[in-house]
Amino acid sequence: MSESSDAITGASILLDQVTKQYPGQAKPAVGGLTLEIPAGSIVMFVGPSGCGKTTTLKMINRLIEPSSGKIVINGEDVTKMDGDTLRRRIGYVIQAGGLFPHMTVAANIAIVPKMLGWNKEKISARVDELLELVSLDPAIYRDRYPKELSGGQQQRVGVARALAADPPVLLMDEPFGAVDPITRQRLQDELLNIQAEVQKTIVMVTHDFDEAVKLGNWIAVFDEGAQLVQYDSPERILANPANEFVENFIGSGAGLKQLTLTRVNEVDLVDAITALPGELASDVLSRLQGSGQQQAVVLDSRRRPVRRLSRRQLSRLQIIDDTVDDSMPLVSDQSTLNDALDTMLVSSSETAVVTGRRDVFRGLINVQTIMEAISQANSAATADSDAPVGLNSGAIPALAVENAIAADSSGEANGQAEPQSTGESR
Ligand SMILES: Nc1ncnc2c1ncn2[C@@H]1O[C@H](COP(=O)(O)OP(=O)(O)OP(=O)(O)O)[C@@H](O)[C@H]1O
Repeated sequence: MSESSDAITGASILLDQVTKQYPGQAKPAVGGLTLEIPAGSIVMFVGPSGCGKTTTLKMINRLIEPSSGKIVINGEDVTKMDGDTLRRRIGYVIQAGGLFPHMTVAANIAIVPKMLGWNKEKISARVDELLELVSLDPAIYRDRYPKELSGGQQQRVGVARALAADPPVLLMDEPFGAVDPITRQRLQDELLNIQAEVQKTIVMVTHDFDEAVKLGNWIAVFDEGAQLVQYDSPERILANPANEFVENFIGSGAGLKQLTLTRVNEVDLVDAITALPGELASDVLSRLQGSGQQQAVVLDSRRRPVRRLSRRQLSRLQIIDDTVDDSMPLVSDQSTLNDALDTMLVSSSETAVVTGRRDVFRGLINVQTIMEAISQANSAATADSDAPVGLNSGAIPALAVENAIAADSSGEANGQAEPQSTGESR
């Protein structure tokens, strides 16, 4: 077993030709869907309202029973397993956390461990550990009631509760739908940090395509009847939408959405002429003229950028002073290209100054670099031939089942594997 597979505690999931026909409905809500969800990955379900996302999600933990087809988790067919036993092995998070209002935070988190018969000490230690994991101080929050928490805090407790018994699978139904955009962004970042630690298999329903791009290793785009229109990486869906339906769903600015996928430290920065306070402005100006650049970056004694000086400004100065310009466009090398572009737009500047650890100057990023990153992402995504196969063909379920079982029995986690998918629309 490789080192990376040791870290993955998530389980692979396979929906094998799954259908849900609600009584009295003319068409199935989910029609013949085959979907492989690799262990340790985050898979996002998106699609128009009523297309069957929630029905599909709830069939994984059998809150909704499939009319036909199989659910296979880590190679084990769980379609006929006792539903309550199954659900104790699968964490479930809904909008606003779904906490019991008359129970404290600790009691809410302890529900499944209690059902599993853990002793008090183990439960109490686990509650504290989970509160730390979701960035809530146990001393402050364990004895509070849900109404004494903000929406974002309730949602964090909901995630802690779902993770309580360390389930290999986490199902999340629009978990961040009820919070404001800033809290939402913070919760998304936290989920990514938590996932880096716990490496569960996470399946999430969302209405927000940007959320799908940000969080998903894979995105499943559904149409009515849970017909799978495209199942691929965010990069490839953005670069290569399968058809007009997906294009419309992505909405305008697919190129801009790609910018959330890349961080400033992943692109080539432009070197800059730097200057220190006390230097002769004429010396800096001659270096700048030789470089073909427009501005020099003034650093402080710890090499942190403090201002920029144009040729004209330099020509009026004798000595570089230590004036600080608070409005200089600054980005961290951890920022996304989207953040960098925002910073440039807000300051009406075609370049931003990039800092690394301890705010030390790293270089410049300009609009040109960002545009090149978009076209590189496009060609990289297009050139990659390992795309998931079999959209809506219904032709490969046997292969997908074999792969899922083979991967589990050999002990290999397939977090890096391409998901395979087919969906039949009725
Ligand atoms: N209990 C039920 N009985 C009958 N029909 C149902 C039931 N639950 C859902 N449906 C129907 O099945 C279809 C799929 O519903 P589902 O909730 O899975 O869609 P969804 O994609 O999650 O929608 P949304 O994005 O609006 O939450 C819809 O047409 C819905 O009306």
